[in-house]
Amino acid sequence: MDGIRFWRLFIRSLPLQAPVIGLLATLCALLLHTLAPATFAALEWAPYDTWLRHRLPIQASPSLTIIRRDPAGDDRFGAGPLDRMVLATLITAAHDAGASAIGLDHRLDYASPAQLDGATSDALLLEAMETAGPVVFVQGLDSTLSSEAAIHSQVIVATEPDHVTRHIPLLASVNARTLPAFGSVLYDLSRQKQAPRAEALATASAEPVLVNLVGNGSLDSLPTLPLSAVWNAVQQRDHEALEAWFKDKVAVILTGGAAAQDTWLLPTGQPVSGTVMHLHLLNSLLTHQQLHKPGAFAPFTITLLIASLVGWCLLRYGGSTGLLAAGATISIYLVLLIAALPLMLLVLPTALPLVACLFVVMGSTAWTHLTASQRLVLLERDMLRIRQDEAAVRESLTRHESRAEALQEDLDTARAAVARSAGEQEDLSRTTESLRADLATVQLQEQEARRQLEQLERQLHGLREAGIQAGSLGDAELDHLRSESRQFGIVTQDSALLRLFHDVKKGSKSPLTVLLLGEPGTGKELFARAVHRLSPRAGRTFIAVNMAAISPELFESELFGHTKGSFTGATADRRGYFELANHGTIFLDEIGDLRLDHQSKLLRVLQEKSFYRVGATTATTVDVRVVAATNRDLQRGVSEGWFREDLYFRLTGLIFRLPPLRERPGDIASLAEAALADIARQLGKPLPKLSNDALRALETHTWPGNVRELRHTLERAVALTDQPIVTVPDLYLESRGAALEKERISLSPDTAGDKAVLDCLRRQDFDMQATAKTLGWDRSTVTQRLKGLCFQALVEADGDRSKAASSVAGDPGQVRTVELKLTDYYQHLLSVIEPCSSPDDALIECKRRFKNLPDRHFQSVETLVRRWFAHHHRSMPHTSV
Ligand SMILES: Nc1ncnc2c1ncn2[C@@H]1O[C@H](COP(=O)(O)OP(=O)(O)OP(=O)(O)O)[C@@H](O)[C@H]1O
Repeated sequence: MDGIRFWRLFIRSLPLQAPVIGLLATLCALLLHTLAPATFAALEWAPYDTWLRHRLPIQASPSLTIIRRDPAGDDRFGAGPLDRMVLATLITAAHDAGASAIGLDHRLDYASPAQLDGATSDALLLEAMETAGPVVFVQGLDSTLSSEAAIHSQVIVATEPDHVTRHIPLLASVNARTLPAFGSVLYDLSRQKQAPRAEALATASAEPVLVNLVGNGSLDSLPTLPLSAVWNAVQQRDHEALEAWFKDKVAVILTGGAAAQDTWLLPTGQPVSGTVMHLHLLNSLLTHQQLHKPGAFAPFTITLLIASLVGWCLLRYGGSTGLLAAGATISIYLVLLIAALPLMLLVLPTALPLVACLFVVMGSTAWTHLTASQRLVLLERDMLRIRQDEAAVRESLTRHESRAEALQEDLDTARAAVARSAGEQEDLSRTTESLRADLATVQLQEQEARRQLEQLERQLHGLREAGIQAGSLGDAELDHLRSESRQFGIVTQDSALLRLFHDVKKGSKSPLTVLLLGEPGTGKELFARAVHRLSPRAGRTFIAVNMAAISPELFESELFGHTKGSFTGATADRRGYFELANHGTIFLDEIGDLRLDHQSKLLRVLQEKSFYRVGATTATTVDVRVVAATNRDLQRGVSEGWFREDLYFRLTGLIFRLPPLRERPGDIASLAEAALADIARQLGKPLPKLSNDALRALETHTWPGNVRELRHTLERAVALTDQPIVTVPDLYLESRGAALEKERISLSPDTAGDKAVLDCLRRQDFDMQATAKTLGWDRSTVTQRLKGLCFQALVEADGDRSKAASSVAGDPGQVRTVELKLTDYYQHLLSVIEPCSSPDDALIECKRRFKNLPDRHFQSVETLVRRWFAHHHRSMPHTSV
């Protein structure tokens, strides 16, 4: 149960769905990362690589001096390994000249051979190290020349799965010992001028660092000195030159030793040795140009955040707007990512977020598809709840309104009666004021309910627009749908209606019950037939039943059939509509007009798929697809109690709301054209044309009867004209505004008949204010007329309030409102007559109190008064009149 509740909450809540979709997409992207690491690496580093290749070159550090071997030096010392005596001389010279740190790509794990002065040169090197130390060497832990003054380091680089080298591990394990990076240890030395402890470095950073390259990353991009030049300066004791080269600088002596053999490919396409990579690292440290990456969990967190945001955009806005919003989010991130490189030297993750976003797009589309119908049902429930709240608010509003009106009346009478004391009057007006305040509060509540309702409707509309089939349809698909819908007699250019047809096509394949909602003449039956023809039941029967047209007595017999002799007139067994539609589709039109007792019978068939023919003792089972339609607001019916909630939910397997013609004026031209062709064919007349003005008039007319009314207008025009062109006068259109104006002018309170006032009240849903406005009367005049009508109906219904209310309301949807008003009017009447001792006294009092009630209605008041006294007498025999 909790699971279901959570699921409902989840499916309703975007802030919950978006992170879950984001998380799943991130996990999928991570999985893909492990499956295709090379592709990921190429994508991940694309912005960084491109930036390295195309940015303005960065400066090499003036605090770095690199001595490299040159041909002149090789002529002098030979091209092979250098005599350690030479290295010792260079180290001493650099140290004497004030070098802040000295490093060599030289290994100490072998003893000098005899041809390179053997032990003598080794001893000289050791001595130089002791004097200048510490000196950084590469690897060679089991060094033959062990010295406290030697720091062992590594020139290892890390290679990505795309075989490009971008990182250097600051610590790496060599022969089971953790060694610091050559570049970083030299930098630390230069800063501290003392040997950093390896342990301290081990905790300092285990993450490989990204290297910022000078130029293309080759050795030539860094400042180097030829070995021969330095040697000459040493020999000539050129202290000035030596100080210029080494004072407060990091001196690196490249011996071309063992570390220089392996080469690695840089993002710039340049192959380099590990030592050169480490020199670029050293340079970026010295120039404070090192690159940063967010922490280990940052790619995951950033990806989750962006994927969730993109998911939210897609789910919130849906369709092309959602895609645009998602695209904008991704673009903003890309701009940030690109700007972060030069501005902050920060490398943000690329591949994971982008791939996750791709998964989010696919995932949200699938999610929207899978849950659209469920979300619709939940939204319907939400709307229903809101409607119920609204009904409650409306009810209390009606109560307060009537009460306030009654009090106003009492107040008027009280004012007129001199006998009344001033205190009472004050009391009365205080009550009225407080009721007015209540009324204002209730009206505010109603406004709020309406706002919520509108919001939900907008959500629902948005969901339908973009959600059901997720995303907009392309022009080609719309064209295809346009011609396909024509085959079902549906003429439309409107993309919303075409999308709806698209959904109907999809929904038709399922066995779900379909509910078609829409104003009269919007094509509900047309769509119901399309549902049948598009379904797997197309070859079977389609039975259309107008529920409003079936007489209540024959309801069961018509729908479920009867057996011979089950009632008078049942001369033979007869199959009902449900049986006739077996294996096919039954279309229950005007389902909103079904009486409550018939609703329960229908519900049973929908639930059990079986029924009893009238007079039968065994049940008949059928397999029928139900399509229902109504132009009434069933949700309101549920909240007001005239439509069963369980039946409502049975019917709402799939709901389609057909838009009225006023929401798609673009359809009028093509509908008119199709209707004219049809009418001309039926009447055997040549095809008439519409004048431009006539078309404009049709397009600006409000069509309460929608397509049916449009068709009738054209039928009448074609029948009455012999001209090949239909003009504006042929259409006999009357604008709605003009009709209302006419009504307003013709209805004055003195002359207007009750029927006309009642019609207007019904049209305005018994909203006194709106009716008064339409009629141009004041509100209390309308109230008096309704009061009179209610009293009259009460008399005719023999005091049965429900019956009286339903005869005044006309529309079952208004019965509740009328009943509330009627009850109030009657209660008020009773409060007037109860203190009176005789009917005649009561009538005199009523005359005084209801002086604005039309005279003809006073007869009803009299009847009610006399009936009440008659009843009162019978039930209270001791009271004498
Ligand atoms: N999109 C459309 N294209 C062509 N004709 C249409 C369209 N919509 C409605 N019509 C025509 O309008 C008329 C009324 O349509 P239909 O009976 O399907 O409406 P309805 O919504 O079921 O009306 P009601 O609620 O009054 O039963 C029919 O003649 C139908 O062919």
